[in-house]
Parts: sequence; C-alpha cells; structure tokens
Amino acid sequence: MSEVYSASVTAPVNIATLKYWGKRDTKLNLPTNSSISVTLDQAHLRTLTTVSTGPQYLASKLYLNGHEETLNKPRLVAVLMTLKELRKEVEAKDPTLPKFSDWNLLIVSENNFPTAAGLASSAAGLAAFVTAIAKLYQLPQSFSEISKIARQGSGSACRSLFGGFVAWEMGELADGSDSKAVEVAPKSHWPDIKAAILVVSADKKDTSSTSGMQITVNTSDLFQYRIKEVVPKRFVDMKDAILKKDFNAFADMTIKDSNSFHAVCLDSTPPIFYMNDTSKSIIKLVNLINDQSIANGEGLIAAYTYDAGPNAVIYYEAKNEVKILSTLYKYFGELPGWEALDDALLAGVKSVEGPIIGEDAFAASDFDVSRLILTGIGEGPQDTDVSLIDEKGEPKFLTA
Ligand SMILES: Nc1ncnc2c1ncn2[C@@H]1O[C@H](COP(=O)(O)OP(=O)(O)OP(=O)(O)O)[C@@H](O)[C@H]1O
Ligand SMILES: C[C@@](O)(CCOP(=O)(O)OP(=O)(O)O)CC(=O)O
Repeated sequence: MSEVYSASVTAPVNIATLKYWGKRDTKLNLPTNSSISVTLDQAHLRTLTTVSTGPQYLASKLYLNGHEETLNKPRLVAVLMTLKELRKEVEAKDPTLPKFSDWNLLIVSENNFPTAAGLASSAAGLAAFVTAIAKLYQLPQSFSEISKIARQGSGSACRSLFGGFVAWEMGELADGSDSKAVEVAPKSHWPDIKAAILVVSADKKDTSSTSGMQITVNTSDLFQYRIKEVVPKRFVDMKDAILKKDFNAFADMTIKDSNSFHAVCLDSTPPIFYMNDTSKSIIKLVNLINDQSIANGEGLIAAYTYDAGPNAVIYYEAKNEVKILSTLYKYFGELPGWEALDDALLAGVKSVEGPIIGEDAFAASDFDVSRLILTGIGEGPQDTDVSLIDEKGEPKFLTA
C-alpha cells in the first residue's frame, strides 16, 4: 500500500478597513503601506484545503473547486519552495522523519463562496494553502512567520493567518523579513462586530488587484499623499479605536479609507473603477442610516467598505443589528441570505415598522444586488478532520 500523509485546515476571509494598495517590491509582495483588516466568520466564508504527500505522487497538483489549476505561477512556486526549505530544516534536525521535502504534493481546496469576485478568495485560499502545508510539514514557525510566506502568495492573505482584528506591518527591510501580519486584538476583544456583505456582482472583475495597484503606484499623484501622509497616521489611530472599541472612530476611518482607496484608483491612468452605480447607492443608504443616528446623538453606526470590486461590506455592532438589518430588509428582503439569521432575530428585523430610511431617495433599479451574506468577526485558521483527499490519496470533491 502507498504511503499517504495528509493535513486539512480551514482559513477565513478578511476584509480590510485600512486598505493595502500598492507594492514596493512585486517579487516579494512587499506593500507600500501597512494595512488593517477584520477576519470574518468561517461559518459563512471559508476555504477548506487538504494537502497530501507521498512517494507515489509523480507531480504536484492543485485542484480548486473541483478543477485542476496550475501550480506553475511564480508566486505559488516561491511559496512552495520556501515551505520545502523549512521542511528540510525540520528533517535535518530529526533524520527519522519521512523526507516530505523530496516528494510532490496533492493540494485540494474548496471555497464556499464565489472565487475571484472581490470577496477576498485569494486571501482565504492562500492562507489555507500555506497553513495546510505548514501543518503537514510540522513546521515550528509562529503564525506571524508563516504569514510572510502567505504574503508572497497574495498580500492580503497574510492577514488571514489570524482571527479578530489584524494588522499587516509593511516593514522596512529589503528582504521582507519584517513585513508580516500581527494580531491587533482577538475576536473575543470585540465579538459584537458584525458584517453584512451585499453581493453586487459575482462576476470576475476587469482589473485584478495585482495589476490595478501597480497602475496606481506608477501613475497616481494622489497615491503619494495617501501612503506618506494619510495611512501612517490612520494605521495608529485605527488600532487605537479598535483597542478602545470606539465604533464611531473605527467607522469614520473605515469609510474614509475605502473612499481614499477608490479615489487613488480613479486618479490612476487609465482610471480604475471598481464601484458601480449600485455600490454608490449603497453608500448613499449607509450615509442616510448614519445621518439618522447622528441626529439621535448616537454617532456612526454603520461603516461601508469596498475592495477591488462593486460588493459592499457593511460593518456594524450587534446592538444596532435590528436597526440596520430592518432597513436592509426593506430594500433587500427578497434576496437569499436572510436564512443565516436565527428565527428570533429575523422576526425582530421583519417586525420593525415605520418609514424606510431613504424611502424617497431610491428607485428600485438603484440596487442590483444578488445576495446577502450576513456574518461577523471570526477566528483564524482552524484544524479540521474533514478531508478532501481519500485514504488512497485521491481527491474527493465535496461540492463539485
Ligand atoms: N482555495 C484556494 N486555493 C488556492 N488558490 C486560490 C483559492 N481560492 C482562490 N485562489 C486564487 O486566487 C485567485 C482569485 O484572486 P483574485 O484576487 O482575482 O480575487 P479575489 O481574491 O476574490 O478578490 P480580491 O482579492 O480583490 O478581494 C484565484 O484565481 C486562485 O488563483
Ligand atoms: C483592495 C484589497 O482587497 C487589495 C488586495 O490585494 P491582493 O492581496 O489580492 O493583491 P496581491 O498581493 O497582488 O495578491 C485591499 C486589501 O485587502 O487590503
């Protein structure tokens, strides 16, 4: 019988509240600025990855969502090489260990949400990829150290190595050894953070993050102001707001940073547009929700943010859930996604009466939303017994 050694993990999506946009080194994936994100709950968005090795595998292979994908991409090659080198160090210290570093890998992965649709699939995907192999290889490195390897695969992936609130410290060194993810605060610090994702379009985007950010680096003047003046201060202030659980300050900076990121995209040549008209209508709706709450003396209660696509992510606190979701329900009540709420909460959301916020401000056609994902802050990568590879070492596809 052939030898099969395998390991499985799940890894989360993270959505930045202070955006990474720009590389100072495209080979090592080193950013032009530090960033901050919230890790989302894996109950709703996660990658599951199983990795196996054994002398019988004639080549390394990757299957994503049931289809073979090439491993022959420079960034994946770099990631695999680094992991193998670290495994070699482990084997050198204990010569009784099997020589995994000489063998090929079978990697089987599934995302439970649309891939490459601006829902940060590359972040969860690369985090799971690296974490599963590190587990198989029994690497002793800390998660921050492992995050540097994930960073080489996709920058934002390094932040998916932790749960809760996560910072990616840009670092200064040319070799990238100080450009890593660190935990700002665990989920338990502020577990009441919720996220509503309005999926505006699940299609593949026109301009990838990787190419879009370099167009901005090379052509935008506003970008220089963003990375030199805006982000360094915001990085300190946002961590402070998180540690103080100051939602008003956190929301204000999250909104401003999303606006700033999309402004530098627009200031690029040629300009890059990630938000569409529906995205803009959702911004207007969130502003109306906040205006009402400011009028009531409560400050900001909802924070929108947009990545490199038109989907909206709205962060809010559990104490304002009924208020915010009852407004969203009036506009988006017919869409799939509400079933994620427990019955009592959904009944509460449905029962709120009175005028709809922004009732006169929108036409039905303003919102071309296909689905909602109602989720919240979550934990980092998790070990799992669910395997996508059978005992013979063959892939098994759960959802294909
Ligand atoms: N589970 C996975 N395992 C390995 N690679 C993955 C996985 N999921 C996604 N990827 C890689 O990430 C790519 C998608 O990344 P892309 O940046 O285009 O989209 P996105 O991550 O959904 O959007 P964004 O990063 O802008 O929010 C996929 O084509 C694939 O190469
Ligand atoms: C807008 C963003 O989501 C950009 C993410 O870019 P990627 O991490 O996908 O880029 P690469 O490093 O080239 O893989 C902002 C963020 O997540 O911080």
